Amino acid sequence: MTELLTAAQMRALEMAAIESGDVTGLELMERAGQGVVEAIFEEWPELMGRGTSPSRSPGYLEPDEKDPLRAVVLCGPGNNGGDGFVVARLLKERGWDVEVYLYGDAEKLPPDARVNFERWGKLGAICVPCEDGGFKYPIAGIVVDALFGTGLTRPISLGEGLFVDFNLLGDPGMSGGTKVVALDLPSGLCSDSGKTVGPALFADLTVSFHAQKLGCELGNGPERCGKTVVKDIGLERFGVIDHPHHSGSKTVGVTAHPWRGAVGKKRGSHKYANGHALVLSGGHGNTGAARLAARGALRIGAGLVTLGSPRSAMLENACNLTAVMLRQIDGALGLTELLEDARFNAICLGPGLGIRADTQAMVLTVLKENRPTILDADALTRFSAKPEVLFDVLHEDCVITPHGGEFARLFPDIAERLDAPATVGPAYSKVDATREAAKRAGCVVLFKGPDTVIAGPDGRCSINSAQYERAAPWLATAGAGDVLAGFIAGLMARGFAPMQAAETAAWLHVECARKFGPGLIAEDLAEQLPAVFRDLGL
Ligand SMILES: NC(=O)C1=CN([C@@H]2O[C@H](COP(=O)(O)OP(=O)(O)OC[C@H]3O[C@@H](n4cnc5c(N)ncnc54)[C@H](O)[C@@H]3O)[C@@H](O)[C@H]2O)[C@@H](O)CC1
Ligand SMILES: Nc1ncnc2c1ncn2[C@@H]1O[C@H](COP(=O)(O)OP(=O)(O)O)[C@@H](O)[C@H]1O
Ligand SMILES: [K+]
Repeated sequence: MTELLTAAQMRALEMAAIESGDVTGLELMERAGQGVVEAIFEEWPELMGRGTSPSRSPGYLEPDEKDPLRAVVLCGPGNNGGDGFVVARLLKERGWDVEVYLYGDAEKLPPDARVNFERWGKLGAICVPCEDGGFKYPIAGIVVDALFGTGLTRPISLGEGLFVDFNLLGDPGMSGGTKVVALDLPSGLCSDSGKTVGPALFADLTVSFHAQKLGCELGNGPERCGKTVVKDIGLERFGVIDHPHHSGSKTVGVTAHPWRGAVGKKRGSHKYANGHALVLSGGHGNTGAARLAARGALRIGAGLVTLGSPRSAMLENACNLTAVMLRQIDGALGLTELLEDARFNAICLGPGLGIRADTQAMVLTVLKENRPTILDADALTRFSAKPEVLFDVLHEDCVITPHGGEFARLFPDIAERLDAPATVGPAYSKVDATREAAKRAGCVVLFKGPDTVIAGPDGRCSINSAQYERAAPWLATAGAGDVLAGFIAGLMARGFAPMQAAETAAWLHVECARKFGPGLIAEDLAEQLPAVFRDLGL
């Protein structure tokens, strides 16, 4: 689990470090600038060692052998701008041709930024942006975005020319291969929500200090950040404010190999020791979703999986099942009878279940049992008219897995707040929304998407990111969510706690999609689990 921080948490860390006497703000700023220069050379090693005149131009610049490398550094009015002055100085010291623009009043710079403004002043000039905010768009090796970082509170209004020039940079024909490096965050991106607060810049590389900010993983973050790297600035000792897996934790983590140790089966265990998952099927013609979930539950290691089917769909299900067992269930009454068998220790309902009157009765019957339960799709939609009926009976051993539409049906007020365009920073985020929903529902909520957010009613929260190098756009295919529900059910049958099951399943789900790659359909997902498990060394 890698921690992600909000702007407020980052500021608290910085304050704690400075107050401890370990480090000064100026030192942190210097390390931030050094980290950026390091990251530039790591990302584009061809720039290393160039720049000291006379130098060769990089391949993507005009083929003038005498041109030194060029950087345009755009500095804003706060400490993000201060970091920019450090980068400008360090590149200049390497022989680069550096132009620095200040967007703001030098007299009002905060103290550390002011010191670095003056240090830069000994090496070069400060350029004044054009009247329209543009920076004259020179062909440059690197454009450094040091306008705003975690301090963004409102839309950037530095002139339209700024964004016009950036649009030109986005056009490969015009940019001459210029790369944009954002310091901490691309300017205009909200650190906490990943929403754009008004117009925002696009970066090729975003260098975050100490830890990634939440906004890099949520919402528009990934498309704006390009690639992200994190550079230490000496705050490691102050790094853990609270742990993502502690109850009530305020910190959010990105899951990485979550609970790996628990995924393998214990040697010598028999099938009943691995639990018995029950998945409920829809009626005739609506059975595929539940079978996808059932197969997912079996592949992820539930000892036994039974599909509970209405009479109308028995034949259809029987023709399509082998290792998954089949039982006829006639309505909520039949379900009550089946659940007299206490060995069904995890129940999955919703995929393909339909939204008839009986669906509500089935959900209520299952929830009365207080067994580990995962509700998805129709089991959620059925309660759109009166979500509180569902919230009243959900309990701590439940996981609900809404996609955006289902989330809006159950939590319309929260969804409205989340979907509203951000006008101030930090803005309300998917993390805030999922935490609020989990608290209201009284169970774990897994809010799907490339930035899947998983929150518990106690405030624990993590993001399962299928972005950057973990991008898995092939998961946007019918039935992928049904398989995820089955994965969660299978893990809960094996004894995983709801939060642990949701995080592990979501992580494995993305791994399966990545393993298969383009062309993936939902049927392929569970079939990748053996290879994914092998890669984990299980
Ligand atoms: N917190 C830390 O530990 C460190 C922070 N550093 C840098 O400091 C940055 C945060 O600095 P600041 O808090 O000064 O904030 P920023 O530099 O991000 O923003 C500057 C100030 O501009 C004002 N502002 C906000 N939105 C505006 C807008 N749209 N138009 C005009 N003015 C606006 C705000 O008052 C804000 O404080 C970080 O992103 C990072 O780059 C680094 O120096 C290293 C250490
Ligand atoms: N672009 C994407 N990148 C990564 N994961 C995605 C993307 N789109 C959807 N997913 C994931 O795929 C699954 C789709 O689930 P869902 O919307 O319920 O579909 P269905 O109901 O058809 O099964 C979710 O786990 C979601 O997080
Ligand atoms: K920035």
